[in-house]
Amino acid sequence: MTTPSQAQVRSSVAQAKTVVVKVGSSSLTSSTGHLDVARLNALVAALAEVRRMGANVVLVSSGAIAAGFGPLGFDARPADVTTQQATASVGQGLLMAHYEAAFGRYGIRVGQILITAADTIRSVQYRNAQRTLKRLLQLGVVPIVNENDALASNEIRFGDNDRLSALIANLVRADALVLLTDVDGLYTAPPCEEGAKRLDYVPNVEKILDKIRVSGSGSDLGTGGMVTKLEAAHVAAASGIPTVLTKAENAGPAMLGDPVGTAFAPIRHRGSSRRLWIGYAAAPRGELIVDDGAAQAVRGGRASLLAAGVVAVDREFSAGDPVWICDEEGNHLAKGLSSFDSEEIAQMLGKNTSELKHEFGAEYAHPLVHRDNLVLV
Ligand SMILES: Nc1ncnc2c1ncn2[C@@H]1O[C@H](COP(=O)(O)OP(=O)(O)O)[C@@H](O)[C@H]1O
Ligand SMILES: N[C@@H](CCC(=O)OP(=O)(O)O)C(=O)O
Repeated sequence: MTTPSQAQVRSSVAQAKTVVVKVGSSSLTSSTGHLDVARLNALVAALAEVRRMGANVVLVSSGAIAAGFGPLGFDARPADVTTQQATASVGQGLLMAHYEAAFGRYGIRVGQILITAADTIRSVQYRNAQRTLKRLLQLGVVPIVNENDALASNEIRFGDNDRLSALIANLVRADALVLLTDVDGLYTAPPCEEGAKRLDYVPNVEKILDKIRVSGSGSDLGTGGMVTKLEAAHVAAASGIPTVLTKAENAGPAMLGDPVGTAFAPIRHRGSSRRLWIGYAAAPRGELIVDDGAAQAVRGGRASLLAAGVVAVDREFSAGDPVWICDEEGNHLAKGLSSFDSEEIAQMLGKNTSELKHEFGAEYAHPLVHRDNLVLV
């Protein structure tokens, strides 16, 4: 596709029919880390204006931990994951109460969606999330999405909401993604470093990844820092969605197409795909090691992985879990969702479809990973 100009990207953001806005903890909190309701109200005012102009808004909001630790009597945001999860469970309701009150002043209803990465890589849950979000938007509701911190297990937790927001943008086929944070855009190096300069336009996010330096969060409040924001801009660009990254105070101007923050152009055509979630959200729980023939077929991008080409299975996992597909040298070729438990696969290795049917029954005469559930890396 031809690379659009910055003006074209800004104007497509301004004309977006559906926009996903992500706000980070650092933009909703005071210097002590507590939820700052005045900042939340200011954001809602900007979002209500965009709704008034006719656009659908999906808000991906962090802030549950920030809202929860004060009422629980902690002096600061807890550092251990289990306490963070418990704190988020207390804070999420309080956060939503503030959003309900704030949006209510503009006559706008909100709906809460809590998502875990693990839930949404499987097709049934993926379609459910898609259907519910679509219906909420049809009903004029602003869906407010957060990671389901209380349930997300440690190793598969997003932790930050940046990548989640890009996947949601893909899921709802948004026309724009707006990432709101505590810096006014992407800099050539962490902004605390001397000489770091803001980029106002990134025509191809893939081409700048090795030219700029990014680090994790600059505060104790946010989680992913610029690393995960760039990943989010990348996922969005690859789904054909433009992104604007800016500070929360610029939410209004950013959505109106003003040249604030950093604009990222889409790099591929639009498309919504659950396979994107498998690529970005799935944390593999095991490995399937394949022979040269199967490796070639998988690399070709259109084949399912058959048991006949699999030489070994590593670690324990269940049917439906994400796994790595590796060649015999240990290189990762693809991620996919396994159709069988690791124990079953151990019996199926190297067998062709008719052998599987004959030995174990017709329900075993299927690929170990169907091509619809397989993503090259
Ligand atoms: N190259 C960079 N450009 C801009 N910000 C950067 C860069 N590298 C690291 N950062 C840091 O990323 C931080 C924003 O991420 P984070 O604290 O996780 O915020 P949020 O809570 O909004 O997700 C900034 O405050 C900044 O210190
Ligand atoms: N789900 C967590 C978000 C964690 C977090 O800080 O995310 P972010 O601000 O996006 O780096 C919460 O609501 O507190």
